[in-house]
Formats: sequence, structure tokens, C-alpha cells
Amino acid sequence: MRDVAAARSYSVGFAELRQRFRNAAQRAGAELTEYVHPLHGPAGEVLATDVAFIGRRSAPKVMVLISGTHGVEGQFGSACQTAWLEENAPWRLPDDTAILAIHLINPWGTAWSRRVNEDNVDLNRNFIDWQAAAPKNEKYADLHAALVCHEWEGPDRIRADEALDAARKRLGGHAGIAPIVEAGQYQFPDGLFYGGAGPVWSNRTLNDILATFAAQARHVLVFDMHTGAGPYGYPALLSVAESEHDGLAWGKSVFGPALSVVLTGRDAKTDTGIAATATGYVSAAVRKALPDARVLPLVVECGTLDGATVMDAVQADNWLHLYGKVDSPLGQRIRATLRAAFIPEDADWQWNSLATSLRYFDRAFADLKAVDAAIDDKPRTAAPFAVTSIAQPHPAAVAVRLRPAVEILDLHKSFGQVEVLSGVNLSASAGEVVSMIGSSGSGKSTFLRCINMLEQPNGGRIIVDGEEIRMKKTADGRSHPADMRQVERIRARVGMVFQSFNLWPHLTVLENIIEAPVHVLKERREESVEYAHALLKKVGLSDKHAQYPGQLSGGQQQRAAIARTLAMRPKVILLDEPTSALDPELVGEVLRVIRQLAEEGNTMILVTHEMQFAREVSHKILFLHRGKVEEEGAPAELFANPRSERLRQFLARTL
Ligand SMILES: Nc1ncnc2c1ncn2[C@@H]1O[C@H](COP(=O)(O)OP(=O)(O)OP(=O)(O)O)[C@@H](O)[C@H]1O
Repeated sequence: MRDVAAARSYSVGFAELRQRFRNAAQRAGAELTEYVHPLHGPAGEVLATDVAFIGRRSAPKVMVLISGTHGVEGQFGSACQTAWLEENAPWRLPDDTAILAIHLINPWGTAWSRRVNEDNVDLNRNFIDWQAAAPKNEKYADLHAALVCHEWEGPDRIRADEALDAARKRLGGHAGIAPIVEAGQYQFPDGLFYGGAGPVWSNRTLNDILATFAAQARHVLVFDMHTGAGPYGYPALLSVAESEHDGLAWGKSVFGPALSVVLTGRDAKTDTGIAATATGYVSAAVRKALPDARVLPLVVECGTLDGATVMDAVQADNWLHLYGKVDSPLGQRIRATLRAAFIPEDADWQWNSLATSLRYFDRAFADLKAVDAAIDDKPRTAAPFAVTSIAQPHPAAVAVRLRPAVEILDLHKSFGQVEVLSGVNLSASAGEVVSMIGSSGSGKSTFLRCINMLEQPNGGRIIVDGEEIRMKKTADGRSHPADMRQVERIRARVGMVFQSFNLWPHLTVLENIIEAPVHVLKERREESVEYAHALLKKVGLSDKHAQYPGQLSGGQQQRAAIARTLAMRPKVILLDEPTSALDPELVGEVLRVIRQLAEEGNTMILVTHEMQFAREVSHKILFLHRGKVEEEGAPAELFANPRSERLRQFLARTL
């Protein structure tokens, strides 16, 4: 019997999974490359996809192992990769054969125990042809309101559950609902099995990795490791394809009846537990990325609980991240239920899933080594070694090397006799997101308004992009800006997003956006219009450019306001409670845009009551109490170990 000592507990944090994999890869003699994700994990850890390459970079035969496509399932795939690398170390490979292990391709999802990625995207629905229109899923649209309800309990939830029950009866139970929901949908970013609006980070990263390490390959075997569908504890071996291809025949010759081929299509059916109705699978991506190779895409799918229970867990997790509080007792329960639905804490399940998967690896690899590399020797279109690794440093790591984008020193502000800010300091490096939290009236908005001189501070220093706002003292001893022209110049570099949007009601969305670039920056109108359209696309409002603000929902108005801010190409963006005027169901769409800005490396100072969001997106958090910074630090540390009693009380009230 196989010794799978490496089947240590799957339930370890992201950093430990990474460390185990990297150690195994090093012992295996692999070349290691990291692809750093722009966000960080719940413990403040750097998130990254690690790539281990063993063998010659010119090898025409490559075995690819992918884990974590659905983040929370990553513990299983990671264990398989790590164990296989360890078991066979030190590796002795023929010159023509190599191994490419891609560890946790959706690192955010694994770290935060979510099936989806940071944008609620199911990565296995994201590899569609984005040049064409995304598939429509009208049947899902009919179910969406029943599946996504803003309440956990209460009258709206009762109505939604009743609607879902009625749909189940109509469609023949869970078996009727699952193919509709799991087919994926591209219409509701807050919905289940959402495929996204374009290629996400993990999609782009996988393509970069394949271009870098596999472009030379002619024969490619790919394992994508999954859990959550099919019979409990049984790792099924599947190949998912949109149509027949030469890789499938290869698969049949290696595995015979052990391999189930799932041909996907709008009304396709399968009894494997996975969705035959979906498109956009990782398998499709690998074949598309390597058009000159014979590719056998394999999925290992290790069953856990029954389909209805797994979908309930996914639905609850979706609610939690849209409307709930992750750190609350209910939030913890929902997260634990989701983890149990994908990675059972059952030693037999873990042993069996690992041992069988390693046998699949061995069998496939033995066949790959035996392939005559000269077969199917098609002309290549890609240069084999032209692309170098694109490992990106973590934004925070870059930030520390740069001068601060904003520096505020000892800021004071009084209204009449009342001192609202009593010496506040803040520094944000380029690319950093700093969030300010604190009770109502603690001075957060006043602080932001002082930075761009919407309020005049009574003392302190404000330095933006290296330029200090010059202040002078008047006879009454108060400070005032010495030069309003300088203030205007600096203001143009500081974007502000207000709680109440502040769009001009008599101008269309497009006119709102181009107004300041044309009049303040003196940009050519055509140039501003072109950029405005690009920004509207970015915030998902391409079709709203000719509408007036009054014709838009609150969430759309706020996204338009964000586009207007970006039009000025600001060095720093200040966001003053950008979601607090919105109905709960509109908050997510605005947070998604802000998250994207963070990922793109914008420097932002965010005042917010959205604690979970602040925690996910910020590099640093300041807790303001009565006009003073009571505590500051990295989000994970600050939330997990508040030092001051006031912060403890504040978090107890808000989380
Ligand atoms: N223009 C003003 N004139 C007088 N007092 C003001 C003015 N603006 C703010 N204040 C007072 O300053 C204090 C801080 O207000 P601020 O809006 O900055 O707090 P905050 O932390 O942003 O609160 P919230 O979370 O409720 O928005 C409050 O007591 C408020 O009443």
C-alpha cells in the first residue's frame, strides 16, 4: 500500500500550504517562480501563485498540475502536488520530459476559503472567448432573486426560500436546478457561478505561466484538481471538452474506462456531478493557450457531500460576503460549513483522495514519458523561450521603496471651540490603500476634507506627491493656505469620491466626467471623451454615458462619480464612505470597482464602515477616536489583536 505520509491535515492556512509546496519543490530540484497577487490574505499574508518547473525548459513533453482553481478546494490539490513532488524527489527526468506544477492559481480564494475569486468570479467559467458575447443564461436570471437575498432571515428571506422551493418543485428538485445554476452566468456579478466581465487575475496569470513554461511543448498532460462533486471520497477522473479532439483519444488509451469524457453544451447532461452545461473551463484555456500541442486536459473531481448540500453552502457563503459579517459567529459558521462541503475533516476521505490522485499522476506520467516526441510534430507559432517570468512584487513591497504619495503630519482642526482633529498623522506610499475606521463623529470625514482643503486645517502639514501645501498664520493665530493657486494645483491631483456622489444633475454622465479634464486640465475635448468612454467601460457603465444622474441607481451614480474622479488621473484618491448612501444590494457593485482600483495600484485613503472590505483591501488601517489615531496597523493584526480597549469595543459593535 502506498505510503502517503504527506497526507498531513489539509486544514492549514495559506502561508503553510505555500511553504510546504515550496519546500517540496526545492527538494525536487525545481525552478521556483512566484506570481504575486495584488491583494493579501486574512492574516495579512502575501498571496501568490507558485510555479515549480522541473526539467529542461526545452522539453517537448510537459505534465502540468494545477491546484486551487476553486480557491477553497485548493487544500486538496496542494496536498496532491506537494506529496507527488516529495515522493519522487530527487527527480531524474529524461531530457524531453518536464513537470510544471502550478500551485493555487486562485490564491485569494484559497486564503479566504472561498470557491470564487476576489471578484466573486468562478474561475472555471472565466476562460470563455471574451471577444465574443458572453453566454446568456436566461433560466438562471429567473432564479437569481430566489438565490441571492439580502436577508439571512426575515420576511424577504422567507419569500426567497419559498420561491426557490417552488422552482425546485417545478424543475424536478436539485437535479433540475443544478444544471441551470452551474452552467454559469455573466449577468449578475453578485450571483452564483458568475463568470466575470473579462479575464480575471488568475486567468491572465495562468496564460502567462503557460506562455512562459509550456510554449515549447508538443504533448501536454494537464491535471486540474477539484473537490465537491460526485460520490463521497471517490476521486473521479474526467476530461471536459467542448468538442472531440485528439487529446481525448490519448486519454482513453492511457486510462481506458477509468476516464469519463464530458462533452459540454447548452443542454448537455452528465452523471459525473460536474456541470456539462458550462463553458469557460480551465481545460479549454490550456488547449487554447497551446494550439500547437496535443493536450490532454484531465480533471480530478473528488466527491464530498450531496449536490444540494454543497450548493446550500455556496449560496450561504455568497450571502455572507455580500451582506454578512465574516468575523461574526454566524459568519464563522457559514465559512466552516463551506470548508466542510469541499474539504471534509475525515482522514479516510483525505487519504483516499490523495492516494488515488497520486496513482492517476503516476499512470499519466509513465505514458507521457513513453510518448515519442516526434509524433504530431506540428510547426510551432510561439518562440519557446522568448517570454521571461513576470513575477510581480507585492504592491506593499514596492510602496516602501517609494516616497509617500501623501503625508499628513500633526493635523489639527477645530470648529469653533471644539477641536475635531487633535494632531493626526498619516502616510500612504504609492500604491497603498489606507483605511480609516472609527465611530461616528470621530473626525474621519473632516480629516479627508482637510487633505484637499475642502476644510482648512488649523495646524499641521499636508504633503501630496512630494509637494507641501504652504500655510500661513493669520492675526487670530490660525493657519490658512498661503497660496490658493497652489491649493488648486494640488487639488487637481487629489481625487475625491463623496458619500452622496455629488454629480452635476443637469449634465449627462459623460459631460460630468469630462467637465474637469476639459476645464481644469485643459485637455482636448475629443481626448477627454475617449478616456471617459474607457473609464465608463472600466466601471461597467458603457451604456449609460448619455443618461442624467437622476436616471441612474445609487450604485451606478457612485460608479459614475468614481469614473469622474479617475478622469483627472489623480495621484491619490480619497473616498469618503462611498457606499454608505446606498441600498445594501448596491454596495457590492461599488466595492468591486474600488477593489479593482486597489488591485491596479492606485493610492487610496478610504473612510468606511465596511469593516470586512477595509480588511481585505487595505495595506494599513487607522482607528480614529475623538480626533486622534488611537491605533494603527496591518489589517490582520489590528482586527485579530486590537491593543486598545476602545478599538476592542468598536470592533465588538461593528463586526
Ligand atoms: N462644518 C462643520 N461645522 C461644525 N461642526 C462640524 C462640521 N463638520 C463636522 N463637524 C463636527 O466634527 C465632528 C467630526 O465629524 P466628522 O464628519 O469628521 O466625523 P466622522 O468620523 O466622519 O463621522 P461619520 O462616521 O458619522 O461620518 C462631529 O462632531 C461633527 O458634528
